[in-house]
Amino acid sequence: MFDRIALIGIGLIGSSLARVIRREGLAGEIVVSTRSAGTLARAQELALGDRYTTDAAEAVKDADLVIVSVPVGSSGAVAERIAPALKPGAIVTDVGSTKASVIAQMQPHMPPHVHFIPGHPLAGTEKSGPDAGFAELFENRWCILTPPEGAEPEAVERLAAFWRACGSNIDTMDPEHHDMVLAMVSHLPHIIAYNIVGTADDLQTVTKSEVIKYSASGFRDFTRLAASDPTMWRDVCLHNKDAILEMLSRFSEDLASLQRAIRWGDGDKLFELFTRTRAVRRSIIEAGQEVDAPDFGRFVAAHPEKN
Ligand SMILES: NC(=O)C1=CN([C@@H]2O[C@H](COP(=O)(O)OP(=O)(O)OC[C@H]3O[C@@H](n4cnc5c(N)ncnc54)[C@H](O)[C@@H]3O)[C@@H](O)[C@H]2O)C=CC1
Ligand SMILES: O=C(O)C(=O)Cc1ccc(O)cc1
Repeated sequence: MFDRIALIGIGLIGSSLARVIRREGLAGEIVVSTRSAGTLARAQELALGDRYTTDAAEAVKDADLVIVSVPVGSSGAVAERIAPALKPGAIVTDVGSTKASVIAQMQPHMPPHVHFIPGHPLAGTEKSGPDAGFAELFENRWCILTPPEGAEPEAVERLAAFWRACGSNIDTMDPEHHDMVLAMVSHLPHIIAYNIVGTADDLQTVTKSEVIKYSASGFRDFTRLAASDPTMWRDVCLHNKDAILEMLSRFSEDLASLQRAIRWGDGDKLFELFTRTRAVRRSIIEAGQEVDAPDFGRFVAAHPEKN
């Protein structure tokens, strides 16, 4: 599909891409680049690419497709570094969890002779680093593309075809809408998880060992999300600030209302809410979406070493 693909960043997402690109034969050559020499050496041990360099500009030379898979706060620095070395006609994309900020950081550096088409695969786990990836990560998952106005339709279609070959379904959206939707369905849940696990960790009346010993599955589900990469999630919070604050304020209002219902013994209100929310999960299942995180579903059997 592409003669040469350059992967900048080779963590969970970059290494999953490397694996599926190899499995599906989507590139003549895979060039792997990452900032730290240690991570690059590990990628080489795992044979994730054909060539390896810590110099991102070196990596993108002659690449037809460049995929930037670094924490969103680093995307501007990467764009600045690779810009002068990009081949005319190359497609440059990213996988960042926020889109408006990544575009604001990267777009100004993009030369007019490349196709810059940001993207976001809605697929991941709480793990990070090159060992955590797996080729099946993107199967049956959405990948949202946010092509800028004036993007060449052929280039967008080429990138969409690439993601389809990785197993994903494609949607396109404008970046602001993406950031609002993702603030609700991904960023808020992670923030709630970080908060609840932090609260449990701070408790004086219940000891840490009791939290660990008696953690029921409800709490455990939160600990999985709250084990996600701190750098990545710090950057998401800093780079989708407005949408996250909007969702957090709605969340806080609704939580206050729930708190009031509990305080005043308003069982009808509690029952009505819990009935409504139960239907949401049914709708997700009926829509054919997986409801369990990939680690807890079919990938547990296939990848016991990653759990
Ligand atoms: N982890 C997840 O579940 C998902 C993450 N994403 C997004 O994908 C991106 C990558 O996330 P992961 O692969 O999970 O992170 P990761 O922590 O596993 O890997 C990040 C990689 O970027 C490299 N890196 C960091 N700063 C760099 C720089 N300045 N220059 C070059 N390389 C640099 C690191 O060495 C590492 O190889 C993030 O933007 C994240 O928001 C998107 C979907 C899911
Ligand atoms: O591990 C989970 O449950 C996730 O939600 C993974 C995830 C994290 C960040 C994204 O931008 C997309 C997917």
